[in-house]
Amino acid sequence: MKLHIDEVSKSYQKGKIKALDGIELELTPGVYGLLGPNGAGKSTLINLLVGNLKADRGTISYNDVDITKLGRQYREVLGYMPQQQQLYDDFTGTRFLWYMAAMKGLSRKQAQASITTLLNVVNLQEHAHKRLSSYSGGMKQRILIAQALLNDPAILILDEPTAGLDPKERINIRNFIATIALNKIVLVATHVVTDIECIAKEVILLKKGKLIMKDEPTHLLKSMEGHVFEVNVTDSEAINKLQEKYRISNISNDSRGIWARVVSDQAPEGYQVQEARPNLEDLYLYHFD
Ligand SMILES: Nc1ncnc2c1ncn2[C@@H]1O[C@H](COP(=O)(O)OP(=O)(O)OP(=O)(O)O)[C@@H](O)[C@H]1O
Repeated sequence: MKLHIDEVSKSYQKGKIKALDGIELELTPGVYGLLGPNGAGKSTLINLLVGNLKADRGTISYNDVDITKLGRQYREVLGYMPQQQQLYDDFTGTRFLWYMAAMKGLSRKQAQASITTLLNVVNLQEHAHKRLSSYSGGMKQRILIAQALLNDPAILILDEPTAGLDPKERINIRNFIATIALNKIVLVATHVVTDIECIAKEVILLKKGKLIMKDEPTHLLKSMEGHVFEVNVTDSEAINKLQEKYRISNISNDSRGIWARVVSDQAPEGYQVQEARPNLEDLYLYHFD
């Protein structure tokens, strides 16, 4: 199973705004983290993948067939969770899933089976008959993931699945995504690097419409070795001075003193410095600050 994005470009406003420029990607089962700052082109890529937009150049193919030619057959293997949307607040969880199942053209029998299973999977069975207006942010995210899974899709696209969640709910959703991704292509667009750090097979970095990196997290982190330093500082004035010259990804104050985490090509001079083990947040800062 594979999804191939072949030299895809997309502009808006008659070519004035180039949102994606020659994107080349091949996706196979597993979780892919799609990272990039605002305006990088993530939503445009997602809209192309779910068929809401058409590419100006290039093709997207599923198992070697152009998705625009597959049409309905493609939609049948696709699950999409858009960014937190206006939910039907008066609907109960169950009614919402029945409604979405009907929109996707599932038979009554299929819908019944999927809805019962999914309410269990997303741990909402006890709340199934409550109105969506009474759901917490995490419950809303989970019911949105459930609707994306109704047709047991081979390709699952999740746009900011953990937006607005507290850390516990975020961990739950992250673990849940990891478990369902074993036999699916799962693309997770996010600003929250820690959401995908542990579960992504590969991380895709987009910047100003261009693909700047696509690799396994361990490889990406290796590429950052020698670029992250912990710098001992005495007070806030020293931090400000350091910040004028360097990108600081974190400041910690512990029994060893105050340490600023610096992302830089060279170790800051004139300080007590030790090399640190890079994480994806450092990588993000390195490329996008
Ligand atoms: N409908 C549109 N008309 C004109 N320009 C657009 C449109 N949609 C997006 N753009 C522009 O295309 C570029 C890419 O936008 P896109 O929304 O794909 O980025 P993004 O990475 O999803 O950003 P965000 O994280 O803010 O959602 C940006 O410069 C944006 O302003």
